[in-house]
Amino acid sequence: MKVSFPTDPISIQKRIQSIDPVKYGNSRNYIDGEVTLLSPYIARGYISTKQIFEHVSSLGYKPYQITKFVQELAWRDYFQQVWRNKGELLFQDLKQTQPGIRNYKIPKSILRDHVQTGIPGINRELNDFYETGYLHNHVRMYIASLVCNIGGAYWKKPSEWMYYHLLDADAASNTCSWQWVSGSFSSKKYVANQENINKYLKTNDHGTYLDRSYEKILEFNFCPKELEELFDWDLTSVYRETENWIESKIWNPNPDVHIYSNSNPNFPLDLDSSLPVLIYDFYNLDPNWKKDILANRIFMLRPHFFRKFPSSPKTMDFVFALAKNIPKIQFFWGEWEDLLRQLNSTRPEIYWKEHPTNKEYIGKEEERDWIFSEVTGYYPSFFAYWKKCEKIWDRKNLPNQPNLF
Ligand SMILES: Cc1cc2nc3c(=O)[nH]c(=O)nc-3n(C[C@H](O)[C@H](O)[C@H](O)COP(=O)(O)OP(=O)(O)OC[C@H]3O[C@@H](n4cnc5c(N)ncnc54)[C@H](O)[C@@H]3O)c2cc1C
Repeated sequence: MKVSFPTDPISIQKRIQSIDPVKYGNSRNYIDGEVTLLSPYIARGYISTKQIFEHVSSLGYKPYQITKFVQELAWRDYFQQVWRNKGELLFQDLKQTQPGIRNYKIPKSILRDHVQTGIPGINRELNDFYETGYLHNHVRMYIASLVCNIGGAYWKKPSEWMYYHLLDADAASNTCSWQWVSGSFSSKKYVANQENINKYLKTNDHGTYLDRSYEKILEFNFCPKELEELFDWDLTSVYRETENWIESKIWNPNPDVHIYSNSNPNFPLDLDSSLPVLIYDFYNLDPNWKKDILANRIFMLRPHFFRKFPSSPKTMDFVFALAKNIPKIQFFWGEWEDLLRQLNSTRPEIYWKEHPTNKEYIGKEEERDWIFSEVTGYYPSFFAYWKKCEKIWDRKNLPNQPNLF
């Protein structure tokens, strides 16, 4: 999919205004379907699922017409709740050991400049992925299924590979989805055959190793030669790419692109000690957050976070450009203690939004937006979670807007 992700507020607003939740319901599985392309903004906390939900709710549709769309937004909130409740356990098999593991690497044939999976439609989408940083949901499922369920890889390293390249990188949606496809967070593995791929990717490929019935595919006990050669995806090496990107900005004196760091003492953060400090990060770039108050606005780029979750230079460029929409934001490369050192003896009020990745902060934690904030806790399946959400949605709609039904 050749798509682009502008970072100026007007283009993002236009993208929200153009959501067609009804067409979405009928077409989202097709490569040219009416998907919103909003995930990079949602994942970065620039807009929330709640804002999108409120927008589509105001369009005058009957709830049943927009249920599919609202459900997909709720999938995102559901995965966030799984992470919030499971914590570090998110990164282990959630329900049961992934069945049929044959390796702990990734196939070389999905790597940039080596794309050759044997499935032409998937090759096309992978090549576009390296250009755009985005994959259609169905393609993500096809790739995960190919890598884990046909190629026999354990889900962990391939999920890290995909996360690294995604503009919408989100460890909750990503990890849960890879586990869902590979059978460690679902009751069975997800597989697609060539007929299904041709239908949704609008290709016409035949004679591939997936060109057979589901029964035959599930009986697969060999690895197609295209998926045989393996590559050891290593977080330490890919983190160096993220770090190089950061370093180039630390030593760039141009204030428009500069990132502050204790390693470059010539450029201390420009802090007003009489004002509170608002912390932004990879998952919270909300330009409307406390926008009417005067504050020091600091985007924390923490080394330990990026060592665990490295992102590609393309994603980092996107995040940086998006964050620039927050007036007077300053970028800081360092850990929490490094920030405290910059604050010296002044102890301003410090605010941030709740997220599983920022538990070390001390100050005033604020809640994130949720569509159904009443539904919290771990639910073993999306549908158990959705049932609760639906009840609340009905209750919200019925008394006030009976004519909607
Ligand atoms: C293997 C795999 C890995 C994934 N990794 C990520 C990831 O790192 N980050 C990420 O944001 N999403 C991830 N997803 C979920 C989904 O693919 C993307 O959110 C969706 O494709 C984004 O495109 P869109 O904005 O056009 O979505 P639309 O279809 O227009 O949906 C609107 C919004 O609803 C949410 N949403 C839709 N479908 C899903 C879904 N299946 N799961 C969770 N939320 C959903 C997203 O926030 C999305 O922006 C992954 C899915 C799979 C199968």
